[in-house]
Amino acid sequence: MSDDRPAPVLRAEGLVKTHHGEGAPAHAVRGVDLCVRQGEFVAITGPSGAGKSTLLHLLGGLQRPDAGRLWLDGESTDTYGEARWAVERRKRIGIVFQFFNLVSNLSVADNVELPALLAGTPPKQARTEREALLAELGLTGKERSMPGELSGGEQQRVALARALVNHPPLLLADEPAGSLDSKGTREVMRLLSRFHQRGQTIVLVTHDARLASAADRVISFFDGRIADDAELDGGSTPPRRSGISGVLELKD
Ligand SMILES: Nc1ncnc2c1ncn2[C@@H]1O[C@H](COP(=O)(O)OP(=O)(O)OP(=O)(O)O)[C@@H](O)[C@H]1O
Repeated sequence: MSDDRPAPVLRAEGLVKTHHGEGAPAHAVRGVDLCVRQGEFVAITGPSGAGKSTLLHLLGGLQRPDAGRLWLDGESTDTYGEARWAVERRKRIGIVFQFFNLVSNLSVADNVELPALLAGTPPKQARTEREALLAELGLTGKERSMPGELSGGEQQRVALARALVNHPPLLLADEPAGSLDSKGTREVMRLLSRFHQRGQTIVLVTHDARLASAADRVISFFDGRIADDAELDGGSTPPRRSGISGVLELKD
């Protein structure tokens, strides 16, 4: 039977990750199978400690699984070491974090251009890409500012520009509004939705149901496992199948 669904950008099978810290081992991810197709906007939501961030780190190659396999654009990552992951991530995966992770002693312009230059983009083209993204994100005029001179919302928009400068097929976002006020949160939601509408594949980790409701598929993560996986109709109506009770309730 033919499959005319969009191609998988990301596929995971049997991912397992246990953290060994000071106390008892934390079984953060206990066996996850996941397929994210081109153009999907997937929110992974669930309570604190459920393992959402660990899962996102595994999907982005920032941590290695203890077991399981991961494919990017159909290509197995089994043989990737740190250096190869860094190269592949630069091309294929943009990542935004809760606390922005901008390079504090580089200007806004340099923060955004750096990944493009590292990926081998000619400087002139990197500048053009940077100018277009900063304009799109309402940051024209801030090029020479240092990250510490910007508001949290502005810093997150710079981080978004940096994540997208190489046109990665996949954008991973780990609590991107977690340190923003309600205005910044609305702005991040609006931007994620806009990029999604233009075809960007997005995987968003959030405990914020309002952010999750911008997605078209919501995965409820609980105790290291996928508890529910529901398509949303247009991103604004309730899921066809209910998730963990309360996860999708919208709060003011
Ligand atoms: N580097 C680490 N070392 C030891 N334990 C860790 C580490 N990272 C995460 N954990 C533990 O793994 C479990 C899952 O953590 P994780 O951050 O993935 O959950 P989460 O759902 O993202 O939580 P939150 O919403 O609070 O960020 C927790 O028990 C956490 O304490």
